Amino acid sequence: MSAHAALPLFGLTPFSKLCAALGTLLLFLLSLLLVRQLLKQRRPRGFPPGPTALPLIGNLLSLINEPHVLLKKQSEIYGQIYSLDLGGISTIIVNGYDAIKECLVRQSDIFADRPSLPLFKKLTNMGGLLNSKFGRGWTDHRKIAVNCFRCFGPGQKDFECKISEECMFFLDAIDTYKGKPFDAKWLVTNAVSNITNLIIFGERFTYDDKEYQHMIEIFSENIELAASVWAFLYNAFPWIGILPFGKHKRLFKNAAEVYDFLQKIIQRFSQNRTSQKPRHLIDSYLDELENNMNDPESSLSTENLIFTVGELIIAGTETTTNALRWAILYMALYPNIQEKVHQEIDSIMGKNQIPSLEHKPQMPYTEAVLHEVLRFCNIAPLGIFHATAKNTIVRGYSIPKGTTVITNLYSVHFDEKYWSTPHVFCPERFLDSNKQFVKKEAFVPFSIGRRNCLGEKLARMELFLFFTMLLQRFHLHFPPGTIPNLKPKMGMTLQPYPYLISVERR
Ligand code: HEM
Repeated sequence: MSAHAALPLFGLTPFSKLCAALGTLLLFLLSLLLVRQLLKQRRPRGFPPGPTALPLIGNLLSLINEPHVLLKKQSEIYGQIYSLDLGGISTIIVNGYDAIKECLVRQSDIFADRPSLPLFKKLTNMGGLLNSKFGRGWTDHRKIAVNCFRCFGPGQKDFECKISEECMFFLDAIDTYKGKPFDAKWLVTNAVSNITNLIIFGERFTYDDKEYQHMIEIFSENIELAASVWAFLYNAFPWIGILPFGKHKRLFKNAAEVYDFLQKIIQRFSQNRTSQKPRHLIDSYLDELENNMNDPESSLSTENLIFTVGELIIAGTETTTNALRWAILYMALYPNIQEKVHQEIDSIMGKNQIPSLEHKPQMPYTEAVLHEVLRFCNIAPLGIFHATAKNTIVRGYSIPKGTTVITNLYSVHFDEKYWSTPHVFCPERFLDSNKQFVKKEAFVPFSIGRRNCLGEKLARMELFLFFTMLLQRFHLHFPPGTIPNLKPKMGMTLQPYPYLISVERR
């Protein structure tokens, strides 16, 4: 032992003593944090079993690469309902149609909460609509949105014409490529988000509106970042927020920029408003805000209006856009399926009649293709995270209030009990022996239960009209010698990797 190391504490200078004391204190605090973290990681009594958790990070690694696939595989070992520790956040994973129905439908109120994870708290303070805790805040916001969808959206007769008008802008923009290969991503994104914009702002944005485009781009980037390792690390260890690096930094920067932009356009679209004579969702929200001014329990606020508008734009854009991009990709990949859709379109509305929702019941094959795209491509494979609003029991397991619940919707669409050869893209599975369309129980792309997708009807309208109008006018194929990557790009939603498509007028 060196003479220096052997020095007893009383031989040190006052400065060295202070350093030693601070070091000891730091070590003590770190040990306390470690013990606290390890205690948080203990599985509650009666909780479902699950894979062994590592110290500190628990099972966070399960969520890194194609988590929906791994979570389904794990359910084959631990059962349809099992648990994971996401770095001190106790979580249950629910797999397969039967188990998801048991939770989201049979115990709909109990499973209708959202988890108060640090990321969501920082982004929306658990307000707005999509991330809102289950209670008055959620009811107020959902009611306003549902009413607006009725008054300014799919509930209105002329809304279908407005979607068709947007489709025309979309098709004309595609025509400008004159058969040259292009990536359809931003055109589809713009066209689809404009449908939601009609409800929110009463207006569409032109495809060359750079400011709006930039907002959608960084918002969409956040959907990817929100499912990144950094986001999960931030949820487990929010103190990493002080680090000068990490993808969560970019996520917060993007969110701040988006909210700033939304605040400005909300102000612009609420100008010249007449109280109680709403023209769009923003006016309706401000009317309700006025009506509830003296209610101390009201959750309505200008801040929650910004969150709600942002959530509706992104929930409506990212999902439907990805579904259409997958549909285009699979039509080019399977020309025989595309050909059958072409034949059905030609026989029902010919080359000139504008496709309308009235045609839908006569077009079982097209319906089957769109359903198969939603089943096979799993746009939101893990839905949106839920949480339990109360202590409960499912399949004999005790699930405490506040447990995070991940519903693996992908596992439902690949559940062998309900689907034969689920790994094959086969629209015919949605047709009966008379080639008529049949609904399938285990088809849940929009989720089920109290928090089910608010935009389901709108999304179905958009998918049908955009898809039929696109295929009525064009033949789709990949540029010669190219086959795109069929693996999905990971995020909260699954999207195709960028790919080029060529279109020719039919
Ligand atoms: C193909 C298109 C779409 C798919 C696959 C889809 C899927 C989903 C899924 C899986 C959820 C989670 C439900 C849950 O928590 O259990 C959800 C929620 C939601 N979706 Fe969609 N969605 C689509 C289109 C839309 C559109 C067009 C809008 C509106 C413009 C929209 C608005 C919402 C909202 C607001 C929620 C949150 C509901 C709540 O928390 O009460 N979605 N969607």
